[in-house]
Amino acid sequence: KTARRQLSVDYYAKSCPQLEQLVGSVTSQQFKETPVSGPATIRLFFHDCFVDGCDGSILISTVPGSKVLAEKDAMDNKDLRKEGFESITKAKALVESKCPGIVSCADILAIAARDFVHLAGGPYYQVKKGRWDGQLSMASRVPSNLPHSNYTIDQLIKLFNAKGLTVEDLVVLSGAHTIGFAHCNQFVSRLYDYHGTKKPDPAIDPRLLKALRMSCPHSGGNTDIVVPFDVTTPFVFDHAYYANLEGKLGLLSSDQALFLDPRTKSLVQEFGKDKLKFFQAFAVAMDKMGSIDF
Ligand code: HEM
Ligand SMILES: [Ca+2]
Ligand SMILES: [Ca+2]
Repeated sequence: KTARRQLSVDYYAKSCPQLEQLVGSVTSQQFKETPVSGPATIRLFFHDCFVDGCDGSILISTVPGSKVLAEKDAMDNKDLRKEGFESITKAKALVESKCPGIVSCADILAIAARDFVHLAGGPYYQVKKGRWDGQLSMASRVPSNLPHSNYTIDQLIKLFNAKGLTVEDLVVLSGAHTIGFAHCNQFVSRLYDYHGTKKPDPAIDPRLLKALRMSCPHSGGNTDIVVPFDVTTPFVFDHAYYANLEGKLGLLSSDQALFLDPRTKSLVQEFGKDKLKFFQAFAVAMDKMGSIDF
């Protein structure tokens, strides 16, 4: 790819002035009909930006018959919900009908992610545009570029730093887990056999542990079951995620770790206390994540 491109809020001001309204009509409709489109699309944006920058590479399908799998067919992306892809496909179709050949899918994804944050009760912020859609999408690029639910704080900080993101960005962006759901396999080891101890993770509230064990048996459970990240307000974009971490109500090991490590604990406490501070920081961090370009 070429040198860093300059993104700007008014990139399409002349070529497609109604862009944000067009995308907004689709996102608000989707949010009404299928609220999980929100978390699905926000996660899609994250998974696009972390793998070779925000270039829409997550949206490309594997060429039928090809041995080279596209990103979306990588193991780490198998559980991205179809509703996220559908939102972008619908928005792209509407935008193409009014502004043919002008707007990148990567920009539409950035705008849609912002819309869904706002629709769920989160902050509204300006989205810079001007991303170009990439042509390359390889599943082999995915594992080393996305964090896993059992990552340590060291591993998380290292990965985020490699993307130009700070420790604070890590804590702020993890706050996206204030909405959405995860499958049992992402945290089941915490419930029964934490690090080979044959005991649960001591950093889980006993009542949450009991509830999670009911949804997620040790083995043989339904692999389609999902549970909310935020036990208090799973559909509302608020700062409850952070207070939950203080109360040992984090779902993934990587969530709870933010409250256990001295480098991130005080940030969790600050955002748990101050919703406005979280919202402002989230808007800034999404802009930074949306500018990753390699
Ligand atoms: C910090 C490291 C992170 C890890 C280890 C992580 C891991 C995960 C995992 C394992 C899931 C559940 C997938 C499933 O079982 O279906 C998930 C869901 C989700 N993640 Fe993250 N994530 C991280 C950061 C982020 C960031 C930075 C964002 C966005 C800014 C984000 C947004 C989401 C959303 C919205 C969902 C819910 C998706 C849905 O319900 O469809 N995550 N994440
Ligand atoms: Ca990408
Ligand atoms: Ca919430």
